[in-house]
Amino acid sequence: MESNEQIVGRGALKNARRVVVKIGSALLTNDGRGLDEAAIGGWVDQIAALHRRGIEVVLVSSGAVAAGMVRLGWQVRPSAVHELQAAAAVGQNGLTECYEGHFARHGLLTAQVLLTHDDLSNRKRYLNARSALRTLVSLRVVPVVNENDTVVTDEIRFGDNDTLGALVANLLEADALVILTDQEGLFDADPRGNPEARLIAEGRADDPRLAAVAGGGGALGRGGMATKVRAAQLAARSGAVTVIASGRQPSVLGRLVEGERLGTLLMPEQAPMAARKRWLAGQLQVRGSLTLDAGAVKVLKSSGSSLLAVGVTGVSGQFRRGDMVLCVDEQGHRVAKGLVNYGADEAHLLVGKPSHQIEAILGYMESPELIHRDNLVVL
Ligand SMILES: Nc1ncnc2c1ncn2[C@@H]1O[C@H](COP(=O)(O)OP(=O)(O)O)[C@@H](O)[C@H]1O
Ligand SMILES: N[C@@H](CCC(=O)OP(=O)(O)O)C(=O)O
Repeated sequence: MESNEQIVGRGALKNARRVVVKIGSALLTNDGRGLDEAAIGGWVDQIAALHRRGIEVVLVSSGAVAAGMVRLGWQVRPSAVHELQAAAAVGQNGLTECYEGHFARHGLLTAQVLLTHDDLSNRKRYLNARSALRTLVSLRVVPVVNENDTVVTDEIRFGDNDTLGALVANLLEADALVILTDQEGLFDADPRGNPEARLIAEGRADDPRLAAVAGGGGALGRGGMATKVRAAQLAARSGAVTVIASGRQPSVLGRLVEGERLGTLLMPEQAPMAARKRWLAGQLQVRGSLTLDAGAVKVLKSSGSSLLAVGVTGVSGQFRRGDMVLCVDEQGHRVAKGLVNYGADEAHLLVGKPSHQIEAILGYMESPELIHRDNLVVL
């Protein structure tokens, strides 16, 4: 049997069912000469191979600004926000076109998903983004995510795509975040100025010594290793392992999911589910409560099921979709808490109703369950 340490470590990659792959500007942009289309074709082949193994992949790709600069004939990356926005708008087209063409060779559809900080910090938009991405992956489409650079300003942007990659990994409860860059991984000093620097093969995402050795980015990338280490810490919050590896290693993605010791592996402190549940359990603010019948209490406790409206007998409080609510039994004892998929008004209408009636009652259906089991923690 695998030990807990192995499951959380390279074993987590071997067992991964859902992976977020981030490809950075430093790799994509062919030393500043626009998109490296041949290299992109190679990564697409690798992602398609993961897909054939049944692994769901969400791609976070940088490169819009760099591609736009080339199309516009600009030699130097602009610093004015409106020029960056314009370059991103032009370049994002090229990026989408390039991925679409390469994935089509494998009979795979892609979807362009442009997100802003607001989309992920606002609960409602967060849940909407999550439903859309979940639906896309369940349709076997490869979402290609980037920051919506055209509408963000400096104060509200992620800036680097490492952070965005980690938040997407959180959003989808991915098993792993793979950050492909122009270095073999995280070294104990920036290899640009330290030829003696050694690769760190493994570490804990929250180890403060890692942040201390992680420096800034090169001319093309935005965040360097500093944002990659921080991204690993963020990804660990939902239990994902992070690997920082070179996109130039042949078959890097396939080799990683085979468990090969490549790049730097940054592990969460806990096994994936435990960390996620810990995060949920740590959320203090509860906006309302749902009263469950005895049958619902039993399935929640014994089989870790999702909560369906049919097992709910009462609703109290003024909560909105995405808020944390408490689940109590008919005697008022605390049973569980979780993030609810419907607001209080809708939940009142759904009390005791089977999921197949949700659409008829509300006119739409966000999700068949009131609280998805991934967002539920039994107390
Ligand atoms: N400790 C370190 N180990 C490896 N690379 C580092 C380290 N500190 C800083 N770097 C720099 O980080 C760069 C990668 O980050 P970045 O340029 O932002 O790329 P990307 O666009 O792929 O995100 C490397 O080229 C490297 O020079
Ligand atoms: N959103 C930007 C990418 C930001 C960026 O370069 O990030 P990173 O790849 O982390 O260095 C773009 O598409 O140009």
